[in-house]
Amino acid sequence: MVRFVVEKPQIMSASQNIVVSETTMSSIIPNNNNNNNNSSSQKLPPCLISISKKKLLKSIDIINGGGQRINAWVDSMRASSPTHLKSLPSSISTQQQLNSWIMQHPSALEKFEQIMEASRGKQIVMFLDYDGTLSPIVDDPDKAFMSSKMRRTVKKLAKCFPTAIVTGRCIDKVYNFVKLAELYYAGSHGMDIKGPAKGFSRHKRVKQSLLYQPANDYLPMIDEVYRQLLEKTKSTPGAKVENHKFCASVHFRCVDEKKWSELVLQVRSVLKKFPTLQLTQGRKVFEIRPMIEWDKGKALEFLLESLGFGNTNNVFPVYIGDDRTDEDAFKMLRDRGEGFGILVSKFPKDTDASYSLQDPSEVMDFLRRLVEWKQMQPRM
Ligand SMILES: O=P(O)(O)OC[C@H]1O[C@H](O[C@H]2O[C@H](CO)[C@@H](O)[C@H](O)[C@H]2O)[C@H](O)[C@@H](O)[C@@H]1O
Repeated sequence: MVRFVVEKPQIMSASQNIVVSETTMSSIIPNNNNNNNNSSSQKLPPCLISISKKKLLKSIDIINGGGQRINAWVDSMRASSPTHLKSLPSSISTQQQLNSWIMQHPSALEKFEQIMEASRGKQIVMFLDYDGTLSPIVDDPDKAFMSSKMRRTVKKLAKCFPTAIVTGRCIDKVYNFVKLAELYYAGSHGMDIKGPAKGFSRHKRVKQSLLYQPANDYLPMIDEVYRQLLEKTKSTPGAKVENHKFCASVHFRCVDEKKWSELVLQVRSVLKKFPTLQLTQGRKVFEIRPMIEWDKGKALEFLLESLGFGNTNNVFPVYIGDDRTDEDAFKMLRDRGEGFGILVSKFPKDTDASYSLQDPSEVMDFLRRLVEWKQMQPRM
């Protein structure tokens, strides 16, 4: 996953922090030991270096102005949701390379039997991303509806296997689209985890009213950054800011490419004031979230533990997702050596997923086959 930590200038090594002598400046670049300090009167711990205001301003100029860095951002924005093979960097645009990528990440539909064989004797647990996985990508995030057929399929799936939606959206928004009370939900990139609604849980091992919110302290900060981002980007036509409770998004899918660098500057100028937030990039969207050790991979692990599969090797988790933030979950599965990830993409992408599906309609076919397969299994 491409991860930009905007407030740390590249000229520094990752382990260094800058402490400056003005409060306003120290809020721009974090001192992780004490983010709100007025450091002029403080003795610096040995791991910190001090820097003159002049030097600091130069660093900030590099972050802000450096045309090259802005160009790198714009390139990365362009690559964040390719629509044609030819829009990919030339190094991966040839048919030959596409073929070789498919060899490495074969279609989960074509390899269905092989996958089922690997799951033999284990409990399958399903993890599904929402946008681009259960619903097609559309220009307006408020209109990313999932089809009734897909909803029926997911409903049947949840009767067969414990099933969770893992999404960058907040739970309320994704629930308005999915409308299935029997599912587990991990919203805000996994920072808001809820079990099935009361009376809908099929899994006796999970304690009732499962709820986990590791970024609770950030609620007021997210509200504030959302408000400032809304205000700052309102001059950029097409920009859309969303509040997802524990994180926020700034969409640029409908922003004219000529305005992208302007949008980058606007977003960064707001984020400089929030050193404990980080910026990652999804499909034509900037995602702003707390800088905590938590992501979709951690959420997957937490849910497996809550389901009673923490210390067992008889579980077979399957995670289906299309975006960069889903890579944390793919990697988690690789590291655990359990189950596998399926990347939803028509284009070759660097991924830790083992298999691929082209689009949400293929995802639906795969889920249907899983349901049919389960219904054919002898009852234990
Ligand atoms: O983790 P996800 O469920 O994939 O959520 C990630 C982002 O999804 C939404 O944006 C994406 O879908 C939109 C509707 O199709 C599309 O317009 C946008 O370009 C995509 O990035 C959601 O609106 C974002 O807030 C999430 O961060």
